Amino acid sequence: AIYTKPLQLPRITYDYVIVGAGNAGLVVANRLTENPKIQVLVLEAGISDENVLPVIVPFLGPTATPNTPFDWNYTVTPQTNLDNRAFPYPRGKILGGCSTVNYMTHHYGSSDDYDKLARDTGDAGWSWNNMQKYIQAHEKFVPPADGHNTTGQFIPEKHGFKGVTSISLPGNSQGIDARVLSTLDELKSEFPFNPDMGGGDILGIGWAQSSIGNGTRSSSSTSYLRDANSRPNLHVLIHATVTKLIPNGFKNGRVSFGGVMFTSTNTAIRLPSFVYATKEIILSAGSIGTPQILLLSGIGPKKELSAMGIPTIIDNASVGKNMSEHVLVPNIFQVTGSESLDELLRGGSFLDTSLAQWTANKTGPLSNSVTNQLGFLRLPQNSSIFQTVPDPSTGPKSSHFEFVIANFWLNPGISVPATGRFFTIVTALISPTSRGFVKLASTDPFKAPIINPQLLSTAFDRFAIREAVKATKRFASASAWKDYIIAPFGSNNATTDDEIDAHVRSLASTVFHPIGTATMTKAGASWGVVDPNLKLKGAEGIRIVDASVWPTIPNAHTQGPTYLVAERASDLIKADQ
Ligand SMILES: Cc1cc2nc3c(=O)[nH]c(=O)nc-3n(C[C@H](O)[C@H](O)[C@H](O)COP(=O)(O)OP(=O)(O)OC[C@H]3O[C@@H](n4cnc5c(N)ncnc54)[C@H](O)[C@@H]3O)c2cc1C
Repeated sequence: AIYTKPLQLPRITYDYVIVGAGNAGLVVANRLTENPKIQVLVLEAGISDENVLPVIVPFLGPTATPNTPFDWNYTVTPQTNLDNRAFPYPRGKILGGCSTVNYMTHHYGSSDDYDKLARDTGDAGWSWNNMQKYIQAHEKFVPPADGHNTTGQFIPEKHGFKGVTSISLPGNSQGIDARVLSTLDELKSEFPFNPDMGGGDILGIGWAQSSIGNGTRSSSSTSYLRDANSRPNLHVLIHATVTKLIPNGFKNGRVSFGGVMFTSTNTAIRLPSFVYATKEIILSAGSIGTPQILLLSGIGPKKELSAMGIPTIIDNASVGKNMSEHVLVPNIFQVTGSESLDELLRGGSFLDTSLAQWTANKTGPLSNSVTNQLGFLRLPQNSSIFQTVPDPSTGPKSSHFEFVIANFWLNPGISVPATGRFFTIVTALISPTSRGFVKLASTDPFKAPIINPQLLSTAFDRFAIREAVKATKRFASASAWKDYIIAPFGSNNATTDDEIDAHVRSLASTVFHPIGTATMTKAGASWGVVDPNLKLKGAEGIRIVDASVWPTIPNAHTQGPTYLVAERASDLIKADQ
C-alpha cells in the first residue's frame, strides 16, 4: 500500500527498510516482497506519480524537469571548463525517481562494462555472462505504439518478453528516419548500422529502444511497484525525507545500523520519526541522495565531516567522490519543410491535436520518446590523444561518444526559438576521465548538497567531445541531408578546433547520468564505499543499491544498468536471508 502520512504506517519495525522509491529501490521492494513473510517499508521523499501528465505522456518527458514539483531542482556548481556556467541538475522526486522523469532511452551498456565491473570487483557475478539473465527478468518487450512491423529493427533473441518493465521501439515514425538509414548506408565505414544495441553490442547507430508500453511511460513505479502494490507485506510512505541512519551497536567488530530517521513533509509540524529494520537497511536514494544521507549519518571523509561538526562514525574517504557523468552537447541545424516536431515544443494547435490523439488512443508524436535513432561510436585507433592517454573505454566493444538524433530543437535548458525548424544531433561523451564529487553544503538535510561533476576537466574529455562534434558534421554532410539541412544553427557553424571548443564550452551540460559516488570495489580494496555484495564497507546492516555503486560509467543511458544492478542486488539480499 502507499501511505501519505507516518501515522498510517502499520508498524515501526520491518525486515527491510528501503530508502528511496526510485529506479532501483522499487525493484528491490518488488523482489523482496515476493516472499509474503518478509515485511518491507519504502521511504520516499517525493510525491505520487498518479495523474501527473508530463511523466506519463512520453514526448512530454523533457518537460518533467527542471524546476518542477517532482524534481529535486539541484544546480551544479559553476563548471570551470564550461565558461563557468552553473546549470540545473534534475533528479526525480516522485515515485519511480528518475525512471519517472527521464527521457526513457533504454538499454544496458556494452558487455565490456559488466566484464570490467567483474574484474574490478573480483566478482564474476557482475560479468555480462551472468548479468544477461536479469534482462529476461526485467524486460517486457512490447509492440511499438503505432504497431508497425519491427522486423530488422531489433534482434528478438536479445530480449525478454515476460519481465516487468515495458520496452518498445519508436512508436511514431519520422520523416528523418529514412535519411538516417540512408546516411548509415552511404557512410557505413564510419557510421555502421547496429541491428540491436539492447543486448551488450552497442557500437554503431540503430533504432532506439525506450521504456514505453502502449504509448505510455513505463517506470519502476508503473511496473515494479504497480505489480507488487497489492501485496500486504509491501508498505510505501511518500513525502518522507530520510535524514539519518541510526547505529544500534556493534556486530562482527563493525558498527551496526538498524534505524532510519525521517521527516514527513506532509504533516503540520515537521518532527523526526523513526523506523527500524531487523535485517537490513537498503539505501537507494540515487547518486546524489545516497552520499548525502551517508555524510549526514557520519559516514564519509573524517576531515569533511569534522569541518561540518558531524561526528564521524565510519571514516571513509571515498563517499561522494569518483562522480562520473556523460557530457552532452546539442549540435543544432536549421532545416526546411514541415517534418520537424518543433511545433510541439511551441505549444500551438499541433500540440492540441497531438494531445487529443494521444488521449484517444495513445498514438501519434506524443507516444514517442525524443529520439528514434541513436548510436555509440569509437575514436579512430590512431587518434593523436592515444599517444599520451591510455584508451579509457571499458573495452574494444565500448564507445567513446554517442549520437542521439532528434527531429527538433533538443537543447536541454534553452527554449526553442519562436520561429524556425530544427534538427539536432546530440553528442555525448561516453568514456569520460574527469571525476567530480558530491559533498554537504550544510548539516540541514533539507539543503541541497554541493554537486560538482568537474565536467571536461581532462585533456582526453575535451579531445573526445571535440571529435564527436566533428563527426556530426561528417554525418550531416551525407547526401540524404542535402535537401533538408539549410545550415548549422548558431555556434554549430564552428569549423576550427578553437571554435568547436568554444561551441562545446558554451552549450555543454550533461545527460543526467551521475554514477560512482558510492563506488563498489573489491572487499579488501584501499578505496570504495561498498563491497561486491553492495554492503557498506566497515558497517553491518546497510546495503547500497542504486546507480551510485558503478565505479565506471556504463556505455548506456543509466536506467538500464541500474535496473540490472537492482535485480542482482535483490538476489544477493535474498541469498543472505
Ligand atoms: C532528466 C533526466 C533524463 C534522463 N534520461 C534518461 C534516459 O533517457 N534513459 C536512461 O536510461 N536514463 C536516463 N536518465 C538517468 C536515469 O534515469 C538514472 O540514472 C536512474 O534512473 C537512477 O536510478 P537510481 O535508482 O540510482 O536513482 P533515482 O531513480 O533517482 O532514485 C532515488 C530515489 O530516492 C529518493 N530520495 C533521495 N533522497 C532521499 C531522501 N533523503 N529520503 C527519501 N527519499 C530520497 C528520490 O526522490 C528518488 O525517488 C535521466 C535522468 C534525468 C534526471
